[in-house]
Amino acid sequence: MAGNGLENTGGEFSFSAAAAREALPRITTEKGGKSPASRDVCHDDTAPRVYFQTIDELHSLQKKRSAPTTPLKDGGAGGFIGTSGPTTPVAGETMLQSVSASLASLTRETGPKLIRGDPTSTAKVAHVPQTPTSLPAADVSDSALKFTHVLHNLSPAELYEQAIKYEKGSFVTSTGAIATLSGAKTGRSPKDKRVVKDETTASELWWGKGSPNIEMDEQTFLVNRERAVDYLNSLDKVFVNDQYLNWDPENRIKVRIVSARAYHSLFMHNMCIRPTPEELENFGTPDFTIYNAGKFPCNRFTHYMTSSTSVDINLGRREMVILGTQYAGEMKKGLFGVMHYLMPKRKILSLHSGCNMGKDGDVALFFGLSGTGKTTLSTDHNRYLIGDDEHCWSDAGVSNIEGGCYAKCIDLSREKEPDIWNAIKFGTVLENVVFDEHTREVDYTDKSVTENTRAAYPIEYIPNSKIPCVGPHPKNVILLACDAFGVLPPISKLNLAQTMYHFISGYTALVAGTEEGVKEPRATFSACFGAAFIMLHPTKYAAMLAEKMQAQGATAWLVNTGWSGGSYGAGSRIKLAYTRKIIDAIHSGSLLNATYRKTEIFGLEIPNEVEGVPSEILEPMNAWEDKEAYQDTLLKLAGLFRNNFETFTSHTIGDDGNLTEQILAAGPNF
Ligand SMILES: Nc1ncnc2c1ncn2[C@@H]1O[C@H](COP(=O)(O)OP(=O)(O)O)[C@@H](O)[C@H]1O
Ligand SMILES: C=C(OP(=O)(O)O)C(=O)O
Ligand SMILES: [Ca+2]
Ligand SMILES: [Mn+2]
Repeated sequence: MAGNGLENTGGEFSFSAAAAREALPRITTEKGGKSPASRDVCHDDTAPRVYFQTIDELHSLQKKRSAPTTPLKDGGAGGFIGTSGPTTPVAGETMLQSVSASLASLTRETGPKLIRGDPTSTAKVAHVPQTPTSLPAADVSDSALKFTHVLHNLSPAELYEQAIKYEKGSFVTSTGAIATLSGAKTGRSPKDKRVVKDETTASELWWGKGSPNIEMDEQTFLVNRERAVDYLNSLDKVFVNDQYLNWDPENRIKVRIVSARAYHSLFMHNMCIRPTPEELENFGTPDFTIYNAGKFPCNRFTHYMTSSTSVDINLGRREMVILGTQYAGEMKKGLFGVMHYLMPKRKILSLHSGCNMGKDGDVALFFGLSGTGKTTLSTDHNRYLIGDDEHCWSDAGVSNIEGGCYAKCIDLSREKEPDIWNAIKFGTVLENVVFDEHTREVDYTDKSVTENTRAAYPIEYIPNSKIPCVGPHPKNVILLACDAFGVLPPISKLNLAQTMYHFISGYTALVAGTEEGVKEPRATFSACFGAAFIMLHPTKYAAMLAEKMQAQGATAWLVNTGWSGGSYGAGSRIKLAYTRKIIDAIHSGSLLNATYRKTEIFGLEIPNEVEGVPSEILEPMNAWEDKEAYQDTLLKLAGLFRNNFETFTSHTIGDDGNLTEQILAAGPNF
């Protein structure tokens, strides 16, 4: 041991006394105690240092010891793990026991043996003893004997290091964000989403035609759960995030995310609400747990599986399992689905919307399908951002469900979207972007990996975000549609029945991907502007929205952020600057006082003037050169709306039969 002059003193390496004696005497350039002033005269590096004796000690100085994010509760195994691994925020044994219980599988029964911190750490680490420890001999497998390291609520800096060290494709960009690849899947996989149908959910949830809830049975869920948990347990280390959803303190939900990648852990760190050290210490048992084994496929021979990807929600067990996709948005939107189940039970409406608030406390909601402008338009330099994507509307007002934003980056420009641009800095996860290999400058126009490039950042990265992310009742409800047919007016005012009609329809039409030759816009109807995430029948949410809007006297608007002057190919997308002017006029209240005329077929009220917007574009037909083509396209779209609404005509909305009739009459007339 003494051969190299080093010896192990209980996990710490240091020079032995013998080695020090054999070493050459140090050359000294200073003698005795000199005054600080004289030291300034000729400063040289060989001056004796008092702070460290070894390189290891020097390195140990670089990392200042901080209070652990999770203070030690049980005193037990105590202290930080070794200095060569990340300075893991260490929770007490309670946390490890709780995580061990989360990871319990049939091969282990009691859950894995867990160790805090990174497996590369050289320091001796303590583990939590199992309770109970006596497994029946038949159940003992190698898997039951190994340890798993837990990286619990690491900081962004620690997660950067983990990602860069161990996850291929992780790089720091020129602005300090971390670029990462989500793998083969660069978007959500709604066709692979399954929801467990049990006695309760069979009657409570929306099943069948049009529903996003494709059923799976409890047994199959357990098969997938075991596959995911066994995969996670087979790893040297897992990441565990304990966080919150919903800024309304009375309706906050505790979530735990167990994942295999630092990318997933940092993504959720940014997207969920981050607990304070005190909150983390008292976190206790989570209300809902995600097992993200997305690096590992599901077994296609499993009942109900149609591909190697499976995203499974079990509301009874309060668990979600992810297999075969590493796209991080699955976690965020999976939890959103859970909120769409839990919140209505408490008479709280969950909304797929952005939300912001003016200086006078006027709140606006922005509904819309992906790509219609929720994130872009709710991030408004003149207003406080409450959230960009998921909200709750209770009797007390609105609250954001999340702690971060998830912005599209394709063609992002500093000029048009400065706040989002500036949020892409240290801590931000940049998914699937392309950057210069040397300067690490991101090329936001590059679609080589995917068109769905994304940035996930904590909401406080937007300078005028409102923390806590809550606000009073909404004054304006803005329905966004990106109409690539180019026939919907850029702005129209809706009555309540029209609002419900368009909310239930959930229309947008985007241009199909980047495939060559695809010029025809594709209409999408997604109930409540988020059919992929709702759990109950759309009319349940619609009834709640109608009731709340009536009670609060909110005004609703339909804003087309899509094409004008022709469909995709002939016309052009409405300038973001014009849409912003339209939104400004809604917020300021000036649009309420405008004069309106009614459009044919859709019966929408369009203003004659909006400050800062050329009046010619307000009436869509004016902007089209070929009036006949306009009429044909308008009729075509009206037909698509009518077909889509057929499934809803037999439903009553709320207790008010009157409103239901008005809603049915609020669709296109032709
Ligand atoms: N007139 C417009 N209004 C809103 N967004 C626009 C407009 N023109 C172009 N865009 C672009 O469309 C995209 C809207 O996407 P995003 O705000 O992320 O939608 P969502 O959050 O609803 O999914 C952004 O990339 C934005 O820059
Ligand atoms: C993250 C998503 O939201 P959006 O595209 O609306 O921003 C999504 O739908 O997966
Ligand atoms: Ca969305
Ligand atoms: Mn968005």
